[in-house]
Amino acid sequence: MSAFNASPGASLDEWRSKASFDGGKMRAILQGGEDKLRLKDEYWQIMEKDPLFKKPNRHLSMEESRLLTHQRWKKVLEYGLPCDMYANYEGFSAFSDVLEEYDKGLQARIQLHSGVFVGALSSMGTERHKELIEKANRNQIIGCFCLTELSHGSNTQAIQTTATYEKGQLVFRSPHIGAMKVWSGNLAQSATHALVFAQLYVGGKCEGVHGFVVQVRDEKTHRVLPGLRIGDMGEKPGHFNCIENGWMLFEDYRCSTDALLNKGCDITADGRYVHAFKSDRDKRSVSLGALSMGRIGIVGMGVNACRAAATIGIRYSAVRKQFGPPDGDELPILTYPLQRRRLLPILAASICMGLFQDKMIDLFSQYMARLLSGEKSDELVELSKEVHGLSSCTKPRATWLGVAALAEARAACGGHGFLYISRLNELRDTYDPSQTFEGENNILAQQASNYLLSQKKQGIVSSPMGTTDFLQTRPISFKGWNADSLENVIAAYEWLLHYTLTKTEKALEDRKRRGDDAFTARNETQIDTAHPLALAYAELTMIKWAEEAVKEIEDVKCRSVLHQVVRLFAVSQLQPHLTLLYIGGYCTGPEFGTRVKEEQLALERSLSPECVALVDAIASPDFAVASALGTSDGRAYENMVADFFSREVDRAPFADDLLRVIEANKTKPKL
Ligand SMILES: Cc1cc2nc3c(=O)[nH]c(=O)nc-3n(C[C@H](O)[C@H](O)[C@H](O)COP(=O)(O)OP(=O)(O)OC[C@H]3O[C@@H](n4cnc5c(N)ncnc54)[C@H](O)[C@@H]3O)c2cc1C
Repeated sequence: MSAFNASPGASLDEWRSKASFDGGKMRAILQGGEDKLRLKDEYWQIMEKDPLFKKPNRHLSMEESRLLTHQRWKKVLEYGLPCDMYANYEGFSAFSDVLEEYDKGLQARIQLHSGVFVGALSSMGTERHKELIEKANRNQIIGCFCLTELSHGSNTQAIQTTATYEKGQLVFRSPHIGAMKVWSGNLAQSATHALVFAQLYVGGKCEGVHGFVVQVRDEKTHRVLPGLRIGDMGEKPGHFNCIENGWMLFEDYRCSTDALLNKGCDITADGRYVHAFKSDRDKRSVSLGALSMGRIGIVGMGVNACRAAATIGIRYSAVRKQFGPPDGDELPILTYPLQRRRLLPILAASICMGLFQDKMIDLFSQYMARLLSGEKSDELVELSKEVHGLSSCTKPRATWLGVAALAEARAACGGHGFLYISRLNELRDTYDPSQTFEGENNILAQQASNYLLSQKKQGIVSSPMGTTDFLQTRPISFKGWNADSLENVIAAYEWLLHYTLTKTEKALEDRKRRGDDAFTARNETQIDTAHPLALAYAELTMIKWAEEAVKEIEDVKCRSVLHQVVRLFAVSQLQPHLTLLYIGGYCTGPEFGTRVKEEQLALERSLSPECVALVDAIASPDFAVASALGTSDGRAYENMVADFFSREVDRAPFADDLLRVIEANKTKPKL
């Protein structure tokens, strides 16, 4: 047995000893500050002690995973863990992070109710909906969000469900199967109430898409109410299998006009539609801003996907050895530049996007407070547009990076990465739909470029959060490499933003001059310029905000390492834009491209001794990561073997039948 105790892997502690910074200080910085970290650790400990939160080492059936999620949700309520954003914002924010890192399915189960349903009710409803919000906050009702329909997802303004004002009531109808509400999480089995979007008809006139809150199940029997049909959408990969995504049909479902979420609009007692906004555009932009909340949260999914990929990929690569110099020992695969190229940019992305998101959430909370107070200033309208524009490109950027990171980490872990117990494929499946929900990524990116185009057209060169201030700068092409690589990257991005913005604007004008309508012109100008414009806007803002956050760090050693991390994120994000920078004439000759590539290689080399300790600072506890390859003790081999030993096989359950076939084959004549 003693030979079994000798680990074939390298030591994670040896890697840790190479780091130049204090791990505790770094962890507090990267986990949202000491106060938030204290709360997170408190919640982690509660969950870790409870066997219900131990993750099974096998795929669960849909029924099993739903039951487990339901039981875990009940436990969360029993423990009084903070799910009400407005009652305890700090606790809610820390617990949301914990849930997000622990299990996306459980997080979605809770967030769809507490965040999306209650959030939309609070921002779009009024005094009339206060009692319902209080009930929701006490979990006396369970909410879901029904916007998407069978035949309309991205084109939300074209949804077909109707809510018609008839004899003092609202009557909901699904005029055809295309109008069936689909994908609504929590709807199929748990929800008692739904936030429904429908075309409002008053006096025979369509007033456009409005939000409504409707009861869908009886509060005592939990049966579906008359006038509604509800069902399940079936199996899905990853943690979302535990979410009951449902469908719903309205068959003359009647309810009171109180269902209308009437912030800024209403139906009067004598049956007239009224609204108080200066213009339809302003009305839309305020409600759009409120709906940005989900998208900003989803940036966090990209962050967590990158964190999980970096944690599992880097810890395993630090332990796993293959090959070595002719006369020496085998080396940990993390020492190979090719392997570092796969994983260190992911680590840098997780850290920088995390720092960006911390600031975004802070600013968004201030924005929401102003929105909820009923403010209707011009500046708030501008801020709504900026929040919408920025969340519309950072959500795609973060989620694309996150899903790609998990696929890369899986391959970077070789064959063992493919085991269920590595969790990497399950995580990839889990984060996969983040590219689609709360706005499909390609569609959202268009909204970000539209925002920038409209700012430029109106001559607005600065914005409330400062993200469009690059419009004040004069684009200057590359004149020579500065000592600080970040200055080079920022200058290149600012040039690229001007270039892609001007190109898109010109391409649109050219197309319109040649007779294209606005719709066609917009579609035909997406690929080469508008899409990179949106991505560059997201990346530059992430880089700048991450650098600003790092500059404020007091601890010199942590700050110094994180400065390098921001630079690695910056150069690795810029690399895919090199072609456009050369095509557009920002640079000619090899210098710029070569320096960007050299800089990335050098940063990956210098961050190599820091990376295991950096992973410790961002990683969730072992019971939450639950990856045999990614535990903090570096015992990847022992973890795998423990799982293999639990599956020792003597005789197959189908052995009798197998023997019968073998016997029969023995007596079969040769062909
Ligand atoms: C796991 C999961 C959970 C969900 N939860 C909810 C929920 O709780 N409530 C809810 O209401 N919805 C929910 N959704 C639905 C989700 O919001 C929609 O799937 C999403 O908005 C995209 O819509 P769609 O699926 O209809 O895609 P489509 O709009 O049909 O898009 C399909 C493809 O066409 C492309 N495309 C469409 N138009 C254009 C164009 N003009 N230019 C270029 N490309 C275009 C898109 O980019 C995309 O690649 C959920 C979805 C998933 C997967």
